[in-house]
Amino acid sequence: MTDVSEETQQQTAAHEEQPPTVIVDDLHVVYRLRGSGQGKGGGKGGRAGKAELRAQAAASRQERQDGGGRASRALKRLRGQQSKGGRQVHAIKGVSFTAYRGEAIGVIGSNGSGKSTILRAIAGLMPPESGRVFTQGQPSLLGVNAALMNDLSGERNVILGCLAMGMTPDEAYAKREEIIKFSGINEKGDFSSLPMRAYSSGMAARLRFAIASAKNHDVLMIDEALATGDRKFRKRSEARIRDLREEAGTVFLVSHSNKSIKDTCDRVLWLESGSLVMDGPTDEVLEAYEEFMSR
Ligand SMILES: Nc1ncnc2c1ncn2[C@@H]1O[C@H](COP(=O)(O)OP(=O)(O)OP(=O)(O)O)[C@@H](O)[C@H]1O
Repeated sequence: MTDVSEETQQQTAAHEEQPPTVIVDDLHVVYRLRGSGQGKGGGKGGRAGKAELRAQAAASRQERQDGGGRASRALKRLRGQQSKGGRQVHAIKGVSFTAYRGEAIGVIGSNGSGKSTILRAIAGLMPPESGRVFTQGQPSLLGVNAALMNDLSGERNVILGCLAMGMTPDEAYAKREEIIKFSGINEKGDFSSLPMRAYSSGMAARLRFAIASAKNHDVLMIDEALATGDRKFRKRSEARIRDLREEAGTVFLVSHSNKSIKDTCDRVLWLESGSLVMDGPTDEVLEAYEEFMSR
């Protein structure tokens, strides 16, 4: 089903001179839901949900250490028990592609097509049902829901975020002003000293993007982070993505804004119902996608 045009092959050949950063090989991802989501332990925050999350986190950690093992087997057992009485969503169905250093790759598709799920799988947050994901270096996922601490000021969150990304305290303090300036949260007053709960969702998203993009990442995945910013911020962040791509590894951008994708990415993956419909140069894929959406 994947459409690989001649131009894509040429483009891929050019990128093949660069080392691969992400290889996704026949990936399948399945969500399992126990019961109807109502009643004791059945909801997202219920006991089964938490147990699965704990098992998934342990499996990801363990798999990094020993390429599979006890935690993975525990997760499989848990899934076996849950699948008896639960429902499943087969979110990613046999997706394969290779990303190379220096690429900025847009991920598009209609609602529920699997865009966020595939980024979560690349980040190691969703274990594959089958297939493999190989990554060079540490992938970082920046989502609109990424946790910042609501009770702390923006400034404190900047420091914590930098420390969490592996900077030393000196580096974090040195970067603080630049990050706040880039985010633009102080453009209308001294917001950086206010608790994050006083921020609009757009301001919080801008600060998250500013923190995450202050460091060079091997693989940076951005899920809709640009959608909430205003036009001026969107321009700044698109330029930042281009810099990150030049300086470091690979950038993935999930967005419903074809303009953001066009201005930022040179390659696009188009997913529908969990399958890869097309993988190719931005203009070509967007044209086909727009035609599909207008039907
Ligand atoms: N935690 C979850 N539990 C069960 N099913 C889920 C969960 N998260 C996503 N799904 C399902 O997996 C499929 C893919 O969802 P995903 O969020 O990856 O799509 P998306 O392309 O990012 O959607 P959108 O554009 O609406 O953000 C959908 O059918 C969705 O209902």
